[in-house]
Amino acid sequence: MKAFEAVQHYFHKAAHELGMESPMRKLLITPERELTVQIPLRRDDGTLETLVGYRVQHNSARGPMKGGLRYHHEVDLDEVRGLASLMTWKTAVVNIPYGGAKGGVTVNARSLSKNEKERVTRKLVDAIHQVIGPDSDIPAPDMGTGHEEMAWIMNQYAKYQGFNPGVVTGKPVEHYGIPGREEATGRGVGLLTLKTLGRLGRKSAGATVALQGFGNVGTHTAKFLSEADCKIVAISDQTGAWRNPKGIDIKAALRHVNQNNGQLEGFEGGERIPGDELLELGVDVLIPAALGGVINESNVAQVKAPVIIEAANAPITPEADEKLQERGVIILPDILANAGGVTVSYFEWAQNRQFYRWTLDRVRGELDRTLTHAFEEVWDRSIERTLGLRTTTFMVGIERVARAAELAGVA
Ligand SMILES: NC(=O)c1ccc[n+]([C@@H]2O[C@H](COP(=O)([O-])OP(=O)(O)OC[C@H]3O[C@@H](n4cnc5c(N)ncnc54)[C@H](O)[C@@H]3O)[C@@H](O)[C@H]2O)c1
Repeated sequence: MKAFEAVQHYFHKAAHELGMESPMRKLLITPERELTVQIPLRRDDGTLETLVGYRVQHNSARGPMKGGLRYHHEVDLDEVRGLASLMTWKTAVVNIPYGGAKGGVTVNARSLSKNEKERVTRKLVDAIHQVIGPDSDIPAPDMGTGHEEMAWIMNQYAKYQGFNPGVVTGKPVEHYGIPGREEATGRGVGLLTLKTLGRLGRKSAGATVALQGFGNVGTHTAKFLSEADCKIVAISDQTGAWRNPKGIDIKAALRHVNQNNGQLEGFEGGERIPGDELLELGVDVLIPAALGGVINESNVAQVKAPVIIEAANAPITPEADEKLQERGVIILPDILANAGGVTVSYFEWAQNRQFYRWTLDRVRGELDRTLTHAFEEVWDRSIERTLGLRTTTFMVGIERVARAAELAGVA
């Protein structure tokens, strides 16, 4: 199944449980606007390349549309469409006043120098500045982009529409950003892992965890869980995977990546294992925090963890999800598990609009409160309706978007 088809699959399952009729389903699943743009890139060596960029605005019933901007060689319109619709349900699940969008440029981010990245980003804004804005569509970082790109977007947008830092989130903290944005997704994943274990009556102290991906989300998840006394027995990134049954020293792993260009290569705190094996370890909790589709029909039979927390977007294919559900595996879905990032993006946007500075304590406190509330609502409803967590989470999101569309007279 392709990305958008997979989200539709989950959408229809939840819409069925809600008893939603097909005209309303059609309205909610159809993106409001899709833009494909040409991005001419003059490489540092003087050669000309033409890239393609996308912005999909999926739904604005609940407010300005919100979603990241991905620079990756596999980006295509279908993937962006799927991720945009996930944002609609994600913002609704945590009940922040946004709709959903997503953007991307098909390019290998690692092949771009800093100057080339800046030129690509400014050209993209030249092409989409009329449809983004603090009241319409607010981009943010995703794979291949970070706070530098967000600062360039703010600056380029100002040339057309005037100064307005709320046009984009994930900016540098000292340049209209917010403390705690960088850690937010990983902190949320860690917090909701503890809540899940708590609801299952399992102790978090000493619980064994395998974590795939050691970038922004993976490192902050690892930090949070190791501080909560979980035992992280395996970690990985694109350079390899490491296992230590006694527990990986996370502080040492963080020091290693900080001194090694963000990579685990050369880490000596565990035995090196094949990357695929990490997903198949007999641990209490498995956390995929890297790529989509890593648990699929080819390896689902070997996955042993009774609890999976989806830190990455769409790490489990619908076919594998079906098999895991049959086996009673507890899966906390991406649109809840990794919603910490967009929640703190919302705080950043609110801060920008007030020209007021939030403290880290306030950001953490409000993040924890927002995610806890969403988690408790989903969990209680899932028990009440004896439905899986993913279907229940989609139901909560879909219901809110449908209600907003009705109240606004869209439907
Ligand atoms: N950053 C956020 O705020 C945020 C929010 C919501 C969802 N997500 C999702 O979380 C996931 C990770 O995002 P990120 O921001 O941490 O990205 P990142 O680029 O900072 O880190 C990605 C990590 O995955 C690793 N990786 C790549 N290929 C791998 C492989 N084959 N095996 C193991 N590891 C591999 C990379 O080496 C890196 O450590 C993505 O799916 C992203 O869409 C991120």
